[in-house]
Amino acid sequence: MKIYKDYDDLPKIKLPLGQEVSISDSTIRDGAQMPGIVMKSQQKLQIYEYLHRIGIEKLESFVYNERDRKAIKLMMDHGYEFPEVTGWARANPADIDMVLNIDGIEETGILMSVSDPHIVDKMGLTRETAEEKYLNALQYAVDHGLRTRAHIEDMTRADNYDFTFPLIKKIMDIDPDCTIRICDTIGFGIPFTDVDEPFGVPMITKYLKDELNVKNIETHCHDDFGLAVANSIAGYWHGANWSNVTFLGIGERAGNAEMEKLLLFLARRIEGFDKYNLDCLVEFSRFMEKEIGIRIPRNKSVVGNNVFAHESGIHSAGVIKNPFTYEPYPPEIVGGKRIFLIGDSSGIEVLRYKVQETLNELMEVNIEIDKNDKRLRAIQADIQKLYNDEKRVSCISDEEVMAYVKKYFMFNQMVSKDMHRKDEEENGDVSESSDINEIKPRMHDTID
Ligand SMILES: CC(=O)SCCNC(=O)CCNC(=O)[C@H](O)C(C)(C)COP(=O)(O)OP(=O)(O)OC[C@H]1O[C@@H](n2cnc3c(N)ncnc32)[C@H](O)[C@@H]1OP(=O)(O)O
Ligand SMILES: O=C(O)CCC(=O)C(=O)O
Repeated sequence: MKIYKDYDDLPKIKLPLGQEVSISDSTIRDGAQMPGIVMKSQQKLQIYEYLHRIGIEKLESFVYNERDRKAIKLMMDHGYEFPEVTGWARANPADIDMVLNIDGIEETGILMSVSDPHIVDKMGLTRETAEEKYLNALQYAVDHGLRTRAHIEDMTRADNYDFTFPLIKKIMDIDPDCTIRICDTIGFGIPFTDVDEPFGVPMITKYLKDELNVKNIETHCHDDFGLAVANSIAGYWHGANWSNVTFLGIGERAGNAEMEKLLLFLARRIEGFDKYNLDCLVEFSRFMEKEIGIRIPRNKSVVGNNVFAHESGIHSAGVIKNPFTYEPYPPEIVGGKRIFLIGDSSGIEVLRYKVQETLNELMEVNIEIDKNDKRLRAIQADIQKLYNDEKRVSCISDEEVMAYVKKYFMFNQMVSKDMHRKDEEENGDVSESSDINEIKPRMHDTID
C-alpha cells in the first residue's frame, strides 16, 4: 500500500526517452511582439537577469534596430555563461549579416515559413523558390560560422510529407547540427500520439528524430487553443530536447507556452530536474506586471495571486491542518506566500484562524480562540449578513478583520480593563488578567 502524505512521498515520473532537455526563451522576442508592449533595453536586461537566476540556457533577440542591439550589448557585457544570447533572422543574407555584425553572437534562428499561405500569399513565392531561399540562407549562415536553428514556421498547418520533411532532410545535409524548431505558429498542434501530421506534435517530433535523424529538436508553441504547454511537453516526451517559451506566456495573440508552467512541471513532476531555480518566479512576475505592464490574472498558475490563497471553508480548514491537503507544492518553491482570506465561502475554522492571528498580533500575546467562542460567532454572523444582503462582492480585507477583532475582542477588553481599573481604585485590587478569554464580550446577549 502506498501512502502519499507529503510532497516527497509522491513519485516523480521519468521522461520516457531520458534525454537531457533545455529551455530557450523568447520573452524579449516573441513576448515583446505582444500588442501594446514596449520593452526598453534596460528592462530586457532585467529580464535577462531573471532568466539567468532561473538557469534558462538560451534566449533569442531581434537585431533589427538600435534598441535591439543596445539590449544585446547590455546583456553580453554581463558576461554570464547563460542564457546564451542568440540571434533571429529571416531567410535572407541581409538579415543574417545583421546577426553577424554583432560581436559575440554564435547562433541564429532563421525563419523558414512552410505552409502554403505563408509561402504563396505572404511571400509571393512557390514551394520551389521558398525552399531555395531557405537553403541559401542556411548555407550562408553556416559558411559564416554561425550555429543554426531552422524555425519551421506554421509547420502544424503545412504539407509536411510532401514539402517540409524533404526540406528538413536537405537542411540536415547542409548542417547536421541545425536545431529544427517545430513552430506551432497558430496553435493548431495536438499533443496526442495518434494524431498524424500536420497537427500531431508527437508524430512530427518522432518523424524528425527517427526518420530524419535530427539531433536537436525544439518546439515553439502558441496558445490559441490553450494547448501550448501540453504541446511543449509532448515535444519533450517524444524526443525534443529544447522548448522555446516565454515568461507568463506573453506573445502574439493568445501568447506562447508559459515558461513558469514548464519549469514547475519539470522541477516538481519529472525526475532529475533540479537544475532550475524557481524561487524568483513570483518576483519575476511582479516585475513583469509593474515594469512591463502585463496584467496577471489572479488564478494564473504558478504566479497568480490566488495560487496559495485559501478562502473556502473546507479547503482552508484542511490547509490550516496540513497544507498538503489542498496545495500542490509549497509556496516557497516559487517564492510565493500562503494566505487565508475570508469570503462568502469561508467556514468558521478559517475565520477563527484569522481572528486569532490578528488578535495575537495586535495584543502581542499567544492566545488560542475556540471555534465556539461567542465573539467569533458574532463576527461570523456579521460577515454572513454582509453576504446575505447580496451587496458585498469581495473578500473581507485584513483591515476589516482587524476592525472586527477590535470591536468584538479588544474594545470589550478595554471596557473590561477600564472596569477592572475602577474596581482597583475602589477596592484596592491590583491584579490584572491578560487572558483574553476572561474578557466578557458586550455582544453576548445579542448573539444568543
Ligand atoms: C511568427 C513570428 O513571430 S515571425 C516574427 C514577427 N516579428 C516581427 O515581425 C517583428 C520584427 N520585424 C521587423 O522589425 C520588421 O518586420 C522587419 C525588419 C523584419 C522587416 O521590415 P520591413 O522590411 O518593413 O518588412 P515588413 O515588416 O513590412 O514585411 C515583412 C517582410 O518579411 C518577409 N518575410 C516573411 N517571412 C519571411 C521568411 N520566412 N523569410 C524571408 N522573408 C520573410 C515578408 O515577405 C515581407 O517582405 P515583402 O514585403 O517583401 O514580402
Ligand atoms: O521564430 C520562430 O519561432 C518562428 C516564428 C514564430 O514565432 C512562430 O512561428 O510562432
